[in-house]
Amino acid sequence: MHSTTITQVRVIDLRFPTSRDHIGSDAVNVDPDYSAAYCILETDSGLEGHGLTFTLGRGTDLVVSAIQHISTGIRGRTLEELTRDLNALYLNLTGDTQFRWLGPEKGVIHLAVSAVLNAVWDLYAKSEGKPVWALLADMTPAEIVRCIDFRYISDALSVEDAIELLTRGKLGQSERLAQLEREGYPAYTTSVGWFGFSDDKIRTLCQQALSEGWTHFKLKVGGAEQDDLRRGHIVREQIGWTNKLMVDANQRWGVEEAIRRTRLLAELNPWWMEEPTSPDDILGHARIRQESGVRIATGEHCHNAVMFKQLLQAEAIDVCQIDSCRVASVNENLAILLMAAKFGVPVCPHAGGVGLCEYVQHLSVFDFLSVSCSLENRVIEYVDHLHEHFVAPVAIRRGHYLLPKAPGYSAQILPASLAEFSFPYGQTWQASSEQNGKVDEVHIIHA
Ligand SMILES: C[C@H](O)[C@@H](O)[C@@H](O)[C@H](O)C(=O)O
Ligand SMILES: [Mg+2]
Repeated sequence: MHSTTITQVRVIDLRFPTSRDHIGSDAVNVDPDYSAAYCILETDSGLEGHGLTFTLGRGTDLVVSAIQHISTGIRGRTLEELTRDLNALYLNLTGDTQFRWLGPEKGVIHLAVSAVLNAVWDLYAKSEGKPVWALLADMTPAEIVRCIDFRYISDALSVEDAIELLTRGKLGQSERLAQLEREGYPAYTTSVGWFGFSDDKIRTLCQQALSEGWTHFKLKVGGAEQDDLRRGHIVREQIGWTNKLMVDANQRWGVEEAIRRTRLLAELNPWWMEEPTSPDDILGHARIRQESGVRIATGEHCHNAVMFKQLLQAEAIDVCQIDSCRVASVNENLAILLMAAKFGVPVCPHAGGVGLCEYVQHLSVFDFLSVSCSLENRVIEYVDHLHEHFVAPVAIRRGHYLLPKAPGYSAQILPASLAEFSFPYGQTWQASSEQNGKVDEVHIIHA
């Protein structure tokens, strides 16, 4: 690797007006404008590292501001220096002596750290000429564990456990890679069942998705009981009972209500119930799992590796939904992948939000090649929006992600899209009457 110094960090508030068509809507997030707090690491070698964290509309402003502060930690530093000890970098960015008070390792600051670290991983992989999954799969077990902060998780996963899992993961790796080259990585679609879609639209989208080869479908629930069941039966009528249906309540209920509603929804034979209650309620998830008899999934709002550790220790989840931006990038997700493998829980990443599909494919491919080494009960989420804005968008074939080949972490957005959707000066927002930053437009959802 020849020397590369980060000379400047550009930060962009990027917002897509997806809420206009109810795309991305759920029982809690009724008007999501899929957005990204986006950063570009400019270097003296001409290479650029692009990173983002997924946000919704107004929230982007806060994360952009946090990235501006956090990125001072990498300006002027060389890539070699940063990647020599990736855990030190993680600790440095998450451990700022005054910003840490705002987390620690959660919330706006953590989202900002994620965007910056995602950009570093992108730059690192580009400088090595490899996609991130290959960069990781080519590392030795010792190199992987050096990216991880074991401080708060070693009671559940020791360095030795991780080395053992990763050493085992080297066996048969080339066969697994050949399998992914041939077949791709299995996926599911959420595009058929957003909360704001009409019955007719759900019907039509299910038919279309079936014709494209999808076998796993997710439906948003958390509305009135009879509406959830009616919509669920519409999906079942279209997809039949052999294909898989998942339901997602996006944290809508308290624990007891979640148990009751999950039992009712059991008549749809859901493959999992996602986010039935507060994402912070570990014991609540364990109880819902016990008392509903339905497989429980969560993780898209799980702050950090410590919470995943406890969800696993408490036997609260059947499906571990890592998120490429909620926790601090690849570093923290490596810890979560290894813990999930140790506890025998399949990882099915949360995706869909802008850039998330592009990111998580790398993490799942690495999981299959080097950690869990299994595809059983594993699917990556897919949503068919906004991919046209990416330089190297995901490729899907018959419900599978095809192996990404371009060097980097795949979330680089085209310059024209950065210009058009930047907020508030991009053409899309200038032409719009929506003033998405005004306080009197803040919507509060009442239970
Ligand atoms: C606001 C977002 O679209 C969420 O509804 C979405 O991430 C969702 O929870 C999902 O699982 O895809
Ligand atoms: Mg969800």
